[in-house]
Amino acid sequence: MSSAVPDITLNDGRTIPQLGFGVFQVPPAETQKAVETAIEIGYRHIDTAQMYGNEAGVGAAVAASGLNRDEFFLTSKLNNGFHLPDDARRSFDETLKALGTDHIDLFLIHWPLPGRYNGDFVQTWNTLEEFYRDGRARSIGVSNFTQHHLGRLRAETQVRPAVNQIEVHPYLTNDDLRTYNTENEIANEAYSPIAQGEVLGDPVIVDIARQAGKSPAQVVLRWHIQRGDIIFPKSKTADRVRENFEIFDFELDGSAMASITSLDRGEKGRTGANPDTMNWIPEN
Ligand SMILES: NC(=O)C1=CN([C@@H]2O[C@H](COP(=O)(O)OP(=O)(O)OC[C@H]3O[C@@H](n4cnc5c(N)ncnc54)[C@H](OP(=O)(O)O)[C@@H]3O)[C@@H](O)[C@H]2O)C=CC1
Ligand SMILES: O=C(O)C(=O)[C@@H](O)[C@H](O)C(=O)CO
Repeated sequence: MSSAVPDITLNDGRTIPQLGFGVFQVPPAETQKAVETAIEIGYRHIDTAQMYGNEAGVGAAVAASGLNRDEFFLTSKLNNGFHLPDDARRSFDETLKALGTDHIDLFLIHWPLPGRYNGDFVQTWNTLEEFYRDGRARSIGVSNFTQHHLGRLRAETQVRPAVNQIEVHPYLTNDDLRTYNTENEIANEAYSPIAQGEVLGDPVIVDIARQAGKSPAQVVLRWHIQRGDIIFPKSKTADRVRENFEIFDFELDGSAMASITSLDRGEKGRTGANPDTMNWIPEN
């Protein structure tokens, strides 16, 4: 694991680099090069998903690095059409094959399905528990789960989710759900950490960045780090990938942290779907 990036210890005793590299919306043909660039810069934690269609590019970059597999922390996510047990088992095998590995460090349920879809997410979680118990998934977790989904897992299943990967950024601080996760010893993974670029022009963030001598993206990513969340910003632009990695040589004071947190817009700030109100499932 990279020495520059702090590790977070999960509730199952495993550790995860607090900063990683995300590949949502990186075309499959561009993924190997993008991940190779990230690895050369120092990233060792890669966040992908069956939905992204680019797991093979991630695997190829890891293989091409010449580094030991255990240097890396690889995450993928079960796609929405594979929630039934046999579908989940088959797609999990395909994920390991695409990544070129006999185990994955973290495997998530990508979205809880609305009731009208096949498969109840508790049954799907039971299948992920199989992957955890046989060691092919070192840690398992969820994504886009809210309090009532997590309450059912807590009441009806054995293995606690190690993480809940949710949308978090200055326009959607998601602090109620983050607090619920923390109180239940579930680590917060903050996706779309810079709201896909939407927050970078905010005058408050621009001013803090100017005072700090850093970029708006670095300030926002540092805000996440100091809140204790795990992040994996995505960029196809090499200079930005490096910029996003260089966030451990400065600190935001309490006033700057509070000013950024106060930018929260609640639901109006969300860039993705709201798991509690969606009546559709994001497809590939
Ligand atoms: N579980 C889930 O449902 C979800 C998970 N995720 C995960 O979270 C990761 C990150 O979130 P994502 O939604 O990709 O968006 P991010 O918040 O990481 O923003 C990515 C966008 O910001 C731009 N960008 C990146 N760095 C900079 C920078 N330093 N300065 C200016 N612009 C920059 C990128 O442009 P460019 O690439 O052109 O450089 C890209 O358009 C995903 O890749 C995925 O792994 C994301 C969404 C949902
Ligand atoms: O939620 C959305 O609207 C999105 O497009 C993304 O969150 C996508 O569905 C996804 O889950 C990426 O991981």
